[in-house]
Order: sequence, then C-alpha cells, then structure tokens
Amino acid sequence: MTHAVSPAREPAAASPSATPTLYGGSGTRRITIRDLSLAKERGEKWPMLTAYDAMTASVFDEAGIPVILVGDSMGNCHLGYDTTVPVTMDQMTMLSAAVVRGTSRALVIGDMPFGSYQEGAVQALRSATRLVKEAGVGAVKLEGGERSLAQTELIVQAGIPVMSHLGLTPQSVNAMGYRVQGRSDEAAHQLLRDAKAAQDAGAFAVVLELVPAELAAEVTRSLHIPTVGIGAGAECDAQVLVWTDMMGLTGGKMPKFVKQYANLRQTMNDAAKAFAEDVVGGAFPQAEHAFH
Ligand SMILES: Nc1nc(=O)c2c([nH]1)NC[C@@H]1CN(c3ccc(C(=O)N[C@@H](CCC(=O)O)C(=O)O)cc3)CN21
Ligand SMILES: CC(C)C(=O)C(=O)O
Repeated sequence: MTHAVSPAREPAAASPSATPTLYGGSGTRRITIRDLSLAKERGEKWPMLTAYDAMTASVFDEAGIPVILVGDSMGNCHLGYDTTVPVTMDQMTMLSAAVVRGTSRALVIGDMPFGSYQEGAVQALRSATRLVKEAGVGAVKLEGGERSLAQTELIVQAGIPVMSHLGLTPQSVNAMGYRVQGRSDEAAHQLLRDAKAAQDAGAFAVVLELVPAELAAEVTRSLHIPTVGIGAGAECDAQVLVWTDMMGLTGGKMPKFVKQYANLRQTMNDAAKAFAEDVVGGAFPQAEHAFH
C-alpha cells in the first residue's frame, strides 16, 4: 500500500480543529455512517444526490457530494419506465456497481427495488447482501418503517447499514399515488411511529419524502439519526434530489420541491443540433480531427 498523505500530517487530521466536514472537508477516505451520525451531533447539514452511472457519480464525487444514492428512480430517470415498480435487482446491482467504480469518497447507498424485500426478512437480507458483495455499496435503502421492521433488523444485524424511506414511498404508487403524506393527525402520528421504529430497528438515517415541513421538523428533532428530506422542508438534517431533476435533464413538469440548478436538457439539445449542422454542412471534421 502506498500512502498519498505523509505521516507528518496524520496527527493534525486527528486533532479536534481538523474535524472533517462532510461537504467542503479535505478527507479522501470513504464517508461512513459514523461520519453522518457525528454531523447530526454538530448540527451540520449535508447534501445527497442520486446517480445511476459511473461518469455522473464521478462528477458528484469530485464536487464533494458526500452521499450518493443509486435510487430506484433509475426506473424513471435512466431506464424509461413510468414508475420505480419494474426495477429489478439485476438492474440495481449493475448500476450500483458502476456508481461505486466511479467514486472514491462518497458513501454509496443502493436502493432495494420493489419485490426484493417485501417477502420477508430473509429475502431482504439476501438482496442486501447481493448489493454489498456484487456492487460494493456501503449501505442499502428500503421503504417502510413499522412494515419493514423485521427486514431492517435482520439486515442491520448482518452488518449492513440501512437507510429507511418514509412518507411518500414510490414503490406503493399503485396504492397511494404521488400525494403529500402525513397531513391528518392519524397519518402524522403513524409517520412518527414509523420513524421511531426505523431508528429502533437500527437504521442509520431516514428519508422523508413529500411530508409537511412542520411534521418533518418534528421527526428530525425526535430522532438521534439524521433525516434526509425531499419535499420535506428546511429542517431536515440533509436534503436529497434526483440528479436529472436538479440538473434540468428529466424534462416534463417537475414536482414543486425540485430546484433546478442547470438546464442540461437545453445544453445537450443545443450541442446535438450544432453537431448535426456541422456534419450536414461539412464543417466537421476539420483537418485537425483527421489522420493523414
Ligand atoms: N424524476 C423523478 N424525480 C423524483 O423525485 C422521483 C421520481 N422520479 N420517481 C420516484 C419518485 C416519485 N416522486 C414524485 C413524483 C411526483 C410528485 C408530484 O407530482 N407531487 C406533487 C404534489 C402533490 C400534492 O400536493 O399532494 C407536486 O406538485 O410536487 C412527487 C414525487 C419522487 N420520486
Ligand atoms: C428520491 C430518492 C429519495 C429515491 O428514493 C430515489 O431516487 O429512488
């Protein structure tokens, strides 16, 4: 093994003043769930993005995004399906492996696709184990609090970190649609019970999707593990967006919670047309692009 960092720098890295921050820190080793836990203690917020391929993941890793989710939103955003429901373990394993290969610092979380854990704890552990062994992910995510309690417990006991996903759970789209969750008193209490159940089962973090901001804030205050919001207001410990949405690549009407940071769809359309016009008009290739 070769060490890029000289031994003289190691004591400094261990001193309190050099506490690594999740975003903007200088560390180069992989982020761990312990780093996320310490960030909550410090009150430090962190960003998470999805990725479905090695190149995109390497861009986010280089930009310092500490946590990358290989979401089953790959169904919509990478594979052309209408929902996340058709996504398979083979697809999830292949694209998670690509994201792991494209990164060196980010914690990579592999989503458990619909049908890969609903049968019970043993099936869930088998699926999670496959994502760890074949793709090399550092953690997995699954939907449901109380209803996925046995699955979460067994996977965590096996030594695989679990992120729980509550509120709008897209794998249940056929039962619940894409509506804001937890609006009634009863639903709000259920969400709090689900969050506590996930924490008690050993989950290291909880995604809160499409939940009223006040309720997400209450969940965030009542848990010692971090909450990751998407359409859940500003009080969550972390925020996640689907990368093709926030980069303006997805196209179509965006959910209200999306902020667009780029317009890749326009950029790529312009570039494709410029290339086409050059080819049709004979402006590409020039001599410098050819071999003689
Ligand atoms: N491209 C993409 N982005 C996502 O965020 C995403 C996916 N795909 N696929 C899986 C789920 C599905 N998601 C969705 C899909 C639609 C809405 C939506 O239309 N929401 C309405 C709110 C409706 C209400 O008020 O109850 C909105 O206007 O935001 C929200 C989340 C989030 N996830
Ligand atoms: C939106 C995030 C949380 C997700 O579950 C996904 O990308 O599949």
